Amino acid sequence: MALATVIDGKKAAASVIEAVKAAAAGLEQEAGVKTGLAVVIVGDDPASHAYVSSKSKMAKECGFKSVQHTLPAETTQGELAKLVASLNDDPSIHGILVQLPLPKHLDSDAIIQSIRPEKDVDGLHVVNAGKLATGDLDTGLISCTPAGAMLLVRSIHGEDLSGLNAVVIGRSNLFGKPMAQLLLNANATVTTVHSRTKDLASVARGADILVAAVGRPEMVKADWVKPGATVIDVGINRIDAPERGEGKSRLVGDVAYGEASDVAAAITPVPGGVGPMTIAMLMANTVIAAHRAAGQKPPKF
Ligand SMILES: Nc1nc2c(c(=O)[nH]1)N[C@@H](CN(C=O)c1ccc(C(=O)N[C@@H](CCC(=O)O)C(=O)O)cc1)CN2
Repeated sequence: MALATVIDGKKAAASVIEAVKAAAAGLEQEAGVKTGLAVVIVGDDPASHAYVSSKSKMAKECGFKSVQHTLPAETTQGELAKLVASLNDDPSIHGILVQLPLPKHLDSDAIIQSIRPEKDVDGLHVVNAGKLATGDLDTGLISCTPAGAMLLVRSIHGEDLSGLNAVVIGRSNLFGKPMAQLLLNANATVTTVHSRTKDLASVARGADILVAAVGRPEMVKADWVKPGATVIDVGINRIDAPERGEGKSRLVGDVAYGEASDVAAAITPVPGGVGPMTIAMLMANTVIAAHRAAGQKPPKF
């Protein structure tokens, strides 16, 4: 019997969006500044196109100026760099997001690092990564998925994680590293584990807060979870689901949700957990960037 509280990411994301709408309207009323987000996509990947349309649509719903640049797969590094440079110089654009992954012939890192840090609403620029690493949460922009996952952690444990052990499975620049730093900034005792860690399961079992971001469907089993732990599942894996009919698939996380929710006290589902927070935190970062550009105190999320 499942005992765990299901952490509802859709509900949490909706309340972030309400706060973003209010902040954007306030900025427009008080400073005459309309928040602007530019989203750039290169190539034909269907999942990326779906994410980008959701981002552009959500930006409009938040009352932003929303601009989408859709470039063909053959776009050159120079053409993409030129577009980013023009967006950097456009005062009506406060946030620039380049959807990842880019086609293989493009150097993603060079493109990300060419975005002005104050417009890097994905929080991936080294300046923003460095600010997070040094605990400067007030002037940088934090990567959206870890920021969203952290908000879900806070909904269970509050602001101060003193005395709690957190284990992050995964060490990517996009998620694992910033997530570990956010947990550390909130006073958790943090361990990062990865594919080269000896006996992952036993380290995971020590976690009061277990965060899984490995990209391996249902790798984290019930016996990896400490009874009463909070489990945050960042994985989004599409697997075959022949039980739903021929050629059908379904989404699962990195955690074996059914069995883990018999042991955990709180757990995020997939879909409907961390995923929806990514887009909500992108809107939050954009309205924060717009406030800073206008010399106004940004909202806190
Ligand atoms: N520039 C970026 N590129 C990518 C990022 C990113 O944060 N910045 N993250 C991912 C994709 N992504 C947003 O871009 C994203 C992924 C998943 C979701 C989401 O809401 N997932 C749902 C399930 C959706 C489905 O049914 O397929 C969920 O988990 O409930 C939102 C955004 C890679 N690229």
